[in-house]
Amino acid sequence: MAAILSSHPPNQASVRAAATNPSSHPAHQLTLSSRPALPLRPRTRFPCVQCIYRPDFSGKGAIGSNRADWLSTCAILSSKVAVSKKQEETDKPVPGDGDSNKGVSGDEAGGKLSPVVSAVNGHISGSATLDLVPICNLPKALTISDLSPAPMHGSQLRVAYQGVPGAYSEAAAGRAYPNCEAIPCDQFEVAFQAVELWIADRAVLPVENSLGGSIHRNYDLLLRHRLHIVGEVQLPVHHCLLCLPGVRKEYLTRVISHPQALAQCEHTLTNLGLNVAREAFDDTAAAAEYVATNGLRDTAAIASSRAAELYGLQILADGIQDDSGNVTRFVMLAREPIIPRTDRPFKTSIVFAHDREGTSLLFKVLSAFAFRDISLTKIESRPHRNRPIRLVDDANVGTAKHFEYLFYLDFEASMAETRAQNALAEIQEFTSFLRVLGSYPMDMTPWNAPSSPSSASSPSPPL
Ligand SMILES: O=C(O)C(=O)C[C@]1(C(=O)O)C=C[C@@H](O)C=C1
Repeated sequence: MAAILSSHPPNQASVRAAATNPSSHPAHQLTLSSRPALPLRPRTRFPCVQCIYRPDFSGKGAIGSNRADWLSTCAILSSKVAVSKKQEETDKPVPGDGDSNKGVSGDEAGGKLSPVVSAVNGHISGSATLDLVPICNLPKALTISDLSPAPMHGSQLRVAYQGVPGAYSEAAAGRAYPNCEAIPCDQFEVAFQAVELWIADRAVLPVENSLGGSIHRNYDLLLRHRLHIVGEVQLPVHHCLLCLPGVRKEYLTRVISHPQALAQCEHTLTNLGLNVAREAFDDTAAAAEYVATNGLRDTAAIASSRAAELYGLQILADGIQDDSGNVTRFVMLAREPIIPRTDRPFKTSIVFAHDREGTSLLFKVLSAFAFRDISLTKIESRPHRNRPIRLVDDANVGTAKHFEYLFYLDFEASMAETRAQNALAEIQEFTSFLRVLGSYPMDMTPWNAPSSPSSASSPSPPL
């Protein structure tokens, strides 16, 4: 019989400490390894007023006793600094994110480029007087060292996603939960933790793309964390090539974006004659933000048209994905599972492993489903991190080293159906570990559905 493998929750004590007192929590306490394979260029933040939330600070003149007060104070401070900056053009800007001990860091808040960022990594920058869209009022991404709760907006559902505003994940969050408050997170792991720590109610994270394949990191995190899949969203991904206003294709020496987006547009870029350097970024919108905030006239970003709007970029080429059937599948995650039903198409996601030699595990598992006429929609294998190699000794021929895997499988049936329950009961007999990640309504939205968060309809009732 299968045993339920124990999960490895993150160090919640240290994360909680960061949540209650972010200013005292050094970012190096938790190190994460969710970076894509390509080297990531450090992001330069748009010059912006920084307020540090200090829940323990209640002295006279304190900013406020909760994060809502704190954020509105930020907005007021931000506008004051913008006004006073216009009057004091001679003030020297302070680059970077600011000192955590200060309530406000001196930067340009009005959206004009600082001379300090006029040359970045040897790339040509725009004029310091470029009239870019001010992006200070966009929500700042949660980080592992600042998992402090966002303000509550009445009954609005808070949905964590990885990336910054304008990312496809934000659109997926809006599609899954219309009218939600989308909470940007700088890493997938942070989105998981935001839900676990009740900072967010749900997370919406990509698991696979029709052209680029699986997002392996999220498969690993699904197992490491204890959240449940409560729904899915299949988002058509329509990429644009974005650059500063006035920039022409011939000026470009590099294209930056999320590695998945770069992969999804590879042939089109080549066909456009853009055999220039490619560089990986945390997410598509962050790449657009980077071009805008640094005034880079030799760099284009692959991102959404919404990112173009948010960061004041022009669309140089539209629909540059290599295939129009470019769809990313996101899963909706919650602390509690939903009750599976049978009155609409459901999908169930499981993960399993086995530890016995010589058993044709996969054949048996697939047969258990085929025998009951249950369709499989996805199978993925990941290294078994707890026991990556199994040694099989044979005195005559030596030692065979078998790699061990965890298998993730999606099938088209609800756990409320007897055939699904029987299939899993059978599978339990020859697996050493089996976990149901979730049983949830399938996204049945037609292909050409709108993909912008504002106009999109929900694939299923919010769960
Ligand atoms: O970078 C973004 O905008 C994302 O939302 C991430 C992501 C991904 O992880 O695959 C999502 C959809 C696109 O396929 C490209 C990138």
